[in-house]
Amino acid sequence: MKIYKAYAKVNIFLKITGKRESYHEIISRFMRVGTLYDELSFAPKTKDTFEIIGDFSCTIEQNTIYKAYKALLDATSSESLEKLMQTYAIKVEKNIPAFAGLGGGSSDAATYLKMCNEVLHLGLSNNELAKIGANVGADVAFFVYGYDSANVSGVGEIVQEFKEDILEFEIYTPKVEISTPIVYKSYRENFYSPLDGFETYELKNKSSLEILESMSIDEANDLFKPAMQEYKELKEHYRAGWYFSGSGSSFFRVKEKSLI
Ligand SMILES: C[C@@](CO)(OP(=O)(O)O)[C@H](O)COP(=O)(O)OP(=O)(O)OC[C@H]1O[C@@H](n2ccc(N)nc2=O)[C@H](O)[C@@H]1O
Ligand SMILES: Nc1ncnc2c1ncn2[C@@H]1O[C@H](COP(=O)(O)OP(=O)(O)O)[C@@H](O)[C@H]1O
Repeated sequence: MKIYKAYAKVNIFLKITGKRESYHEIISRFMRVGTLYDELSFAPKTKDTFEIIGDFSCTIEQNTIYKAYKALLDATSSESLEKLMQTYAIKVEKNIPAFAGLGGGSSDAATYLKMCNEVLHLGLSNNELAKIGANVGADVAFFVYGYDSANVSGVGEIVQEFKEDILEFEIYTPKVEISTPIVYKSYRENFYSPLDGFETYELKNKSSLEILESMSIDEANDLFKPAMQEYKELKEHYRAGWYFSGSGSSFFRVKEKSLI
């Protein structure tokens, strides 16, 4: 069976620009990590219910793949989709660590939507798939479009491709289970200081390499300080010259060879 790759991402920078109800509006450069991906495929079923074969700590109902299935069914009422999932399980070779700020759950959801769109010939555009996936996770839209690098704004639904050289990363994910809502809440209560329009414009136009060479870890990511405040053990894992992805817990830096 065909294998579909669900890539990880890092946030080169992530700045808050305002609030939207219980969410935060952001401007962030997302870069796909070409060397780190989950592998998804359709596989023979071993039981009658919706089945995901893979190493997950969450229940089926909490799994982003199941949520994406529900969202796609809601949007299309497709009988062939129901039939497909009565016939096949989804097999996931999970390589992207969870609770890592690498977008693994969102990437799996986006890849699942694209797989179903392809095999069932649903004819949905990327814009339509991104809308369907928006309630599953804020990062789903980025993964639906499949860009190597993009400026992502709104609460994650606005994705604009950014053409630049792709970087290779070293990633270090400490075993600290970070909750995204807790980090955003701490930001809102203790660090809220939204970026203005001019600064946003400047950041959107700089290459990722320029950004990483000119900003410190806390300048580049507004969620770093709140994450450190809420999860004190992170301090033991921080090393100079590394950056922080999303709400954590992963640190990353550019591999020497992509700088040549
Ligand atoms: C921080 C980022 C940056 O890429 O990613 P991760 O670090 O999780 O990978 C995203 O903004 C996270 O995306 P995701 O993890 O999908 O968030 P969701 O499940 O949709 O939201 C979980 C909760 O986080 C808060 N949230 C999320 C996104 C956002 N722009 N503002 C928020 O305040 C909300 O309280 C929301 O209920
Ligand atoms: N397909 C999935 N892959 C990974 N985690 C998932 C998935 N579906 C649901 N989860 C749950 O989502 C949370 C972590 O999400 P994940 O996307 O891996 O982290 P992050 O948002 O930090 O990148 C955990 O509670 C995990 O159990």
